[in-house]
Amino acid sequence: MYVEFDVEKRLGDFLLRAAGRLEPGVTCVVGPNGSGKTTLLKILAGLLKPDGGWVKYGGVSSRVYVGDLYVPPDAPAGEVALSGRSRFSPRPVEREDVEAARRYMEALGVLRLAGRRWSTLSGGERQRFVIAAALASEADLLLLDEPFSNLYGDWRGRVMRVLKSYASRRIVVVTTHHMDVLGCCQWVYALRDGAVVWSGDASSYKPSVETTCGFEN
Ligand SMILES: Nc1ncnc2c1ncn2[C@@H]1O[C@H](COP(=O)(O)OP(=O)(O)OP(=O)(O)O)[C@@H](O)[C@H]1O
Repeated sequence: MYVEFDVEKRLGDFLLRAAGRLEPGVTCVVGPNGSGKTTLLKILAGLLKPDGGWVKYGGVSSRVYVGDLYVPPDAPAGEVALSGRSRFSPRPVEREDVEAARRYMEALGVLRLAGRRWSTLSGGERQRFVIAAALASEADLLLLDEPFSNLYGDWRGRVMRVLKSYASRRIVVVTTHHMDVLGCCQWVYALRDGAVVWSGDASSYKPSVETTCGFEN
């Protein structure tokens, strides 16, 4: 399974030009605000059409992009995780859907909160439900836009380990401003002003490049 791309997209004054190859495992896309991370993920998800170039999906039969997710305040949190099955593939809910949602809620430590109303959860708890929904889709290509923005301390590492396990047979791409996350991913694409300024194995990603790519602690 792989994704190859060589794309160009203009949005107003901004121009994205990016090429690369994704394989099973977790790839982090890093870069300062406005460098083109979301634009690239949406192109790979098929939500945004490039002006030029191509994306080739080898053996990828399902693609899911998860960014901001609106949830009605009264919705039970467990339904949000379950929506990862129905939202991306509309059909009646079956037992295996419920089991998948439960499995990922458990892995992310939020199963005990499944009966709570959305409005009563903390930002980090909501974010873990949204990630559980994304994982429950079991998409071959999972594109997560800033999944760590509300997660602190150990939780970023714990969520990364769950993503890594999911990605043993699937392709996961995450955008992040958190440098500590890179220790758990396999590949890095660093963007700046719409261009890929570095790509390769995460273990050889140099701190001198990191400090210029908008990281937070
Ligand atoms: N529809 C649009 N029209 C004009 N410019 C746009 C449009 N959509 C995005 N842009 C611009 O494209 C650039 C890249 O945006 P993008 O959301 O991909 O960046 P990003 O790296 O994900 O940023 P952030 O870290 O802030 O989320 C930004 O300068 C943004 O203002």
